[in-house]
Amino acid sequence: DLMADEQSNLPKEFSEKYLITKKIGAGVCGEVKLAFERATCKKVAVKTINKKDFPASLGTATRNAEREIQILKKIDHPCLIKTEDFFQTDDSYYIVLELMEGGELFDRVKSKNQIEESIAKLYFYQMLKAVEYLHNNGIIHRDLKPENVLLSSQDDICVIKITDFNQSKILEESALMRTLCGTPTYLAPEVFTDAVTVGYSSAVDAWSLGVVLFVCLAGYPPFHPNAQTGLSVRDQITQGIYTFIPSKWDGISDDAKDVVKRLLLVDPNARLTIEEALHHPWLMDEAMKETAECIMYPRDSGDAAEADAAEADASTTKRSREDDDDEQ
Ligand SMILES: CC(C)(C)NC(=O)Nc1ccc2nccnc2c1
Repeated sequence: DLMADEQSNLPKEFSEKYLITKKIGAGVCGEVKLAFERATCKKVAVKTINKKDFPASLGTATRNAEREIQILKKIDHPCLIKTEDFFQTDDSYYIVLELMEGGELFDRVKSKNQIEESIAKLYFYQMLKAVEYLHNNGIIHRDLKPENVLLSSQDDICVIKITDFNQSKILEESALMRTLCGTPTYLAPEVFTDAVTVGYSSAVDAWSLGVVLFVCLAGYPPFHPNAQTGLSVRDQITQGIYTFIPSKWDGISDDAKDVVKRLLLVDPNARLTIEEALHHPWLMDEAMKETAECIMYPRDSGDAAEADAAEADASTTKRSREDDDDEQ
């Protein structure tokens, strides 16, 4: 039967520990299945990345997936998916993740058409905190989209977690960074100017969150093929051309629209940073933040201390990075 032969071609040590059941998601680089940890009957998600799907760039695929694993093991935040286990065979990777029973934000938006503004704000705040943590740890996600945002339950009020780090880029210490730290006596001007414009910056994640917020609030994407502009999606994006369709946006606050406008700015230097977005009037909502902190850091029984430790750790990580910057 389907499940039996499915179970058969898994690595033995994996099969001994987990029982795979049904498919619950499909990503660009593999699929996600529901599984049970045999010892505890706990439900988990198993993401399989098959190496053979990248015949041409096998090398980079391996490096990407290995980089993803290295990234996944390092991060620890309530709104970033956690890796529970990892296996590999010569043709696949098996990443065991905590199960997010609410599925993808993408499907939630599709089923609800538009997400109620206060709920969209709760989700958006959690995404900002998650991406703030990534940036404070020198990680740029680079592929934020509703398919990569998962919900912890079927309830509206729930924790969201960002997944899919295979496009993340850990900012390695580059020769350029070392150059920019030394005395610039003999440095040509373009080393400073070209340096700043080249490569990705964390602003790309802010743009993507602006698109995700737009989709949650309005139920349609700002940049899409049949927009009434006659422009390609690429041109709509590079020119920052999108429409607030009145029938969809009339019931939505001006503050919410303002956040979207300031994130969907073509000039990355003019765009809101994650920090600035967290301080925008729309997010100055104590009730929402209290709810968010409560579901992100549940204080039930023993793990209250653990939650405090996690919080303290997150802030020390931030402080240590600031200290580093001060030193330079
Ligand atoms: C709720 C339902 C419809 C069964 N979907 C679901 O659990 N989807 C997913 C999809 C991808 C996941 N990736 C990691 C963790 N949980 C996940 C859950």
